[in-house]
Amino acid sequence: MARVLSLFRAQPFLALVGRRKSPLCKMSLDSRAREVFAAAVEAVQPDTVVRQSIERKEDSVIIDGHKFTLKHNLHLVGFGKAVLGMAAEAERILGDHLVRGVISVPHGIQQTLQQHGRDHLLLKENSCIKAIEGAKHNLPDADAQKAAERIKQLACELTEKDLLLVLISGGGSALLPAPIPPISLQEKLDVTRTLAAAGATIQELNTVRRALSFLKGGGLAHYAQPAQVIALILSDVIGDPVDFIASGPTARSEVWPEEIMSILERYKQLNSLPVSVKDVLSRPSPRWKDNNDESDTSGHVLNTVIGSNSVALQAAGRRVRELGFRPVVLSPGVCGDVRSVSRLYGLLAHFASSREEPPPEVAAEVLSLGPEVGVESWDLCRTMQVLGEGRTEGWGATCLLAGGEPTVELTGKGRGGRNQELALRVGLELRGLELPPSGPVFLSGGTDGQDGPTDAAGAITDGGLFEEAQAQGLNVDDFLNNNDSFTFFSRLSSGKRLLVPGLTCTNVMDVHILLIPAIPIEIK
Ligand SMILES: Nc1ncnc2c1ncn2[C@@H]1O[C@H](COP(=O)(O)OP(=O)(O)OP(=O)(O)O)[C@@H](O)[C@H]1O
Ligand SMILES: O=C(O)[C@H](O)CO
Repeated sequence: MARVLSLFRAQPFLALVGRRKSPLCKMSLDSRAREVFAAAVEAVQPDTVVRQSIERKEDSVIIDGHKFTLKHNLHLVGFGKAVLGMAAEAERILGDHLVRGVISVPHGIQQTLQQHGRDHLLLKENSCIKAIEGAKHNLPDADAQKAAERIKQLACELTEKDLLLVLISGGGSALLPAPIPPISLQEKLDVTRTLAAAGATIQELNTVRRALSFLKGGGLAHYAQPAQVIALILSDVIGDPVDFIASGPTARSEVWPEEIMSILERYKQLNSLPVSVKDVLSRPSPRWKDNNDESDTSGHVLNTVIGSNSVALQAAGRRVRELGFRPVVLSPGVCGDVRSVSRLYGLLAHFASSREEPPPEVAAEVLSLGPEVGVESWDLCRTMQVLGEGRTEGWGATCLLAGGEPTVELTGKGRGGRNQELALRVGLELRGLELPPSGPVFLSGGTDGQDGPTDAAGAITDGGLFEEAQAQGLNVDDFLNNNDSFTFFSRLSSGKRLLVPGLTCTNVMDVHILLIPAIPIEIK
């Protein structure tokens, strides 16, 4: 009869881990997952990413390998959820050459940062940067429009001797509204809000926004001419496309009215389109009157991505190693419906943790899900190879890392977010895996600390979730059908599976962490 010993296959990686066994062994998988998430978020803090991207050398600054001379000629603008902390750090490093600045930041952010003791992300008292708060609930409003006007004015006043430092992060589109007349702010808001509610992707949404705005799609860089523009960008879009992040104010993009019309048609918006929008779209493209500039191709613009989901995943990988797991990064671009994404993680967990070679259907299904979840076959094969080797050669504990922004089809009226719904669904997928009760464990969290309209960033689950819920009289299907994942996790075991890091002051989309413990071997 087979005797299952709680031994793990002997191999070099575990031997290494074994040397610092005691503190790690005491940590639960749940705590380790939380630590990995914290490391991911820490790596993309606004002050950290700015500090790492700016090299100050006396009266010059080197950014992305380019050297710029400082002669009290530096001006600063910014817009986005992480921009306050980015501006504070930029002023610490370059403040002696800074003439003035205007940033557009979320409503209430300064007070919230003060309350959370995060003073290092606030501007100093005598700062020459003016922070304007606006875009309540992430929607463009009159305050954000006022900030956009001040930013445009600052850009227009620059000369060829000036340097314009532009700080950009997610949420920048709503914080920089400059509708082209006769479009009103309300009309622009209505168009984008209805498109978003109809399920338009961020690329579709920002393609439309670029066509209706003075500053988006390279507009800001255009107004800043002939000054040198340096944009530091914290990416919250899959693939880090600088022309889509915050609608690309420093990345020139053409406007093709046919493309806009086809997006509006796809989401059935053509008939309800305001006359003003039709008017702007019917004008000849490109839209700037003196169109003899080449914006970012002429060399006066440097766009550089200084933080992204990949950076967060790399840091997570380092922490994973310290915690005794072998990291494997699947992709920073996971998207698609949470149902498909949860199925993928369930299959990969199954693949990694079965004692026998998994049937070929498992790998086939993993590969078939690739196009739905935005992951290349190559990345799926590479990941399965690592997980398979881990299983057959006994490397022990593995941690699958991924990031991106899956979507939820909202059919119910409950409270939740895509991370909590994903975690709930993965918990169901992990049910019944032949592993010790301690694993695998899955965490999904939004790096901005807020998952949908809830106070949590995400949640942590494992294969015991269903039974735990059942024992507490919670019907998982009812909560899922009502998109009520936050209520579910709040009620389950007094909310102990919720991930509530509070305000993180950054945003590089979501992070997914699947911790797979070592498989106990059977000795006959
Ligand atoms: N009850 C719910 N259950 C599941 N998901 C929800 C629910 N309510 C909203 N969502 C999802 O939450 C998302 C919006 O949340 P959130 O504000 O975290 O988005 P975001 O894309 O991270 O925003 P930003 O990029 O501006 O920070 C939408 O994709 C929406 O489908
Ligand atoms: O502001 C925006 O457009 C989104 O956050 C994507 O960058």
